[in-house]
Amino acid sequence: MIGEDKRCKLTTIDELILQQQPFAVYRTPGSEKFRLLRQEHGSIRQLKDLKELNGERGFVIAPFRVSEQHPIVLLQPDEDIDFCTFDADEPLEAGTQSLSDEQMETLSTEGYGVCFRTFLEALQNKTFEKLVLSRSITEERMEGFSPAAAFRAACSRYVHSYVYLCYTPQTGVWLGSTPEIILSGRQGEWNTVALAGTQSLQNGELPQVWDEKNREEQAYVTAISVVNSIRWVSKRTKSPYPAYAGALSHLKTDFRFSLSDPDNLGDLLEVLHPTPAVCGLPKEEAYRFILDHEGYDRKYYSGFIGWLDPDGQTDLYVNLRCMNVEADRLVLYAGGGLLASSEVNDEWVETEKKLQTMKRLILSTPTLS
Ligand SMILES: C=C(O[C@@H]1C=C(C(=O)O)C=C[C@H]1O)C(=O)O
Repeated sequence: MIGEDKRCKLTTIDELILQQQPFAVYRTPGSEKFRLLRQEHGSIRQLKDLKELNGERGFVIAPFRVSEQHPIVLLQPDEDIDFCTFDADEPLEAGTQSLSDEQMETLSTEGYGVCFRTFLEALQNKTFEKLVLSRSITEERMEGFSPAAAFRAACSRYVHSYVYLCYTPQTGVWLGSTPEIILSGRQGEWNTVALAGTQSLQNGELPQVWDEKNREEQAYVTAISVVNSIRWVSKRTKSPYPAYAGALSHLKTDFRFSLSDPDNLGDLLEVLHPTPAVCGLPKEEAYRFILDHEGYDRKYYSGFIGWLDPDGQTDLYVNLRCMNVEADRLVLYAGGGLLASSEVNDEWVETEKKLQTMKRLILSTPTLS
């Protein structure tokens, strides 16, 4: 049995991946504990429609766009353990590299530039108010790279984010550290957020001054989209404030609301996903435009992940600042919201900064010896 003393061995988690045993491990923002879920019996459920999540309980991994290759996956655990810490005696080798800002690519690639211009034209001719353009990069998986050690490093580095690591045969291995709630709460009290606008922290502190573009982006996602999405519920809103996301900050608006029927969370998720923070406005048209013009498959990036429980606590997050851990490579994802006034290199650098969230873990995470 894993961790009866509430200490989890990193090697145990890596071993689950090696043996292709489905699991999810996650830590909610600010929590000391993390939770390991395993499904040892029965096949992992695959769903085609978010509505099928109505009344269901389990760890959900939902893609940006559902397809045969990328279904909604529901892990229904037969083992569920809360851990307080990792095993302190774990043998670790010190990481050899750490990352500095100078290692960031500051000039966009041609491929990104081409997509950017297509997106910008659609914004400037007013087909859209906002569009999110994203990209992926591939890094070599270094020998000895331990997903579990990277998860542990993410938990200690990114205390304000939701950190997770999961494996299912349908999704492969994903690791992420995301600042964006799509839906959390229990019974009467629910919560979602509008997140848009990005700046680096200033000497580790939240920036208090936000330029016009960032404020405009936040105003769009708050005023137009989320409020309309949850129109059938009573709500309370907290006005935009800067929130931590690793070495970055975003402007955030909280929405708190009550729900008459928590058995219909799938219906609500269908309305909330994709959030304007990962898609655009108007939403349906922006979603189609992204699928047609972004030029790659986002897979589970900018979908959502987390624990769904209509009778208990639900914690679902937009899958941002994440990577797909493959046998010999790591695929990292990031995007950013474009407006008609956006500049290509500024947007590129913003995605570079977001990519650093995972890159830092790759380059500085100790490997298991
Ligand atoms: C799309 C991403 O992030 C989203 C986009 C943001 C923006 O455009 O300012 C800010 C936070 C996130 O809601 C990402 O991290 O990939």
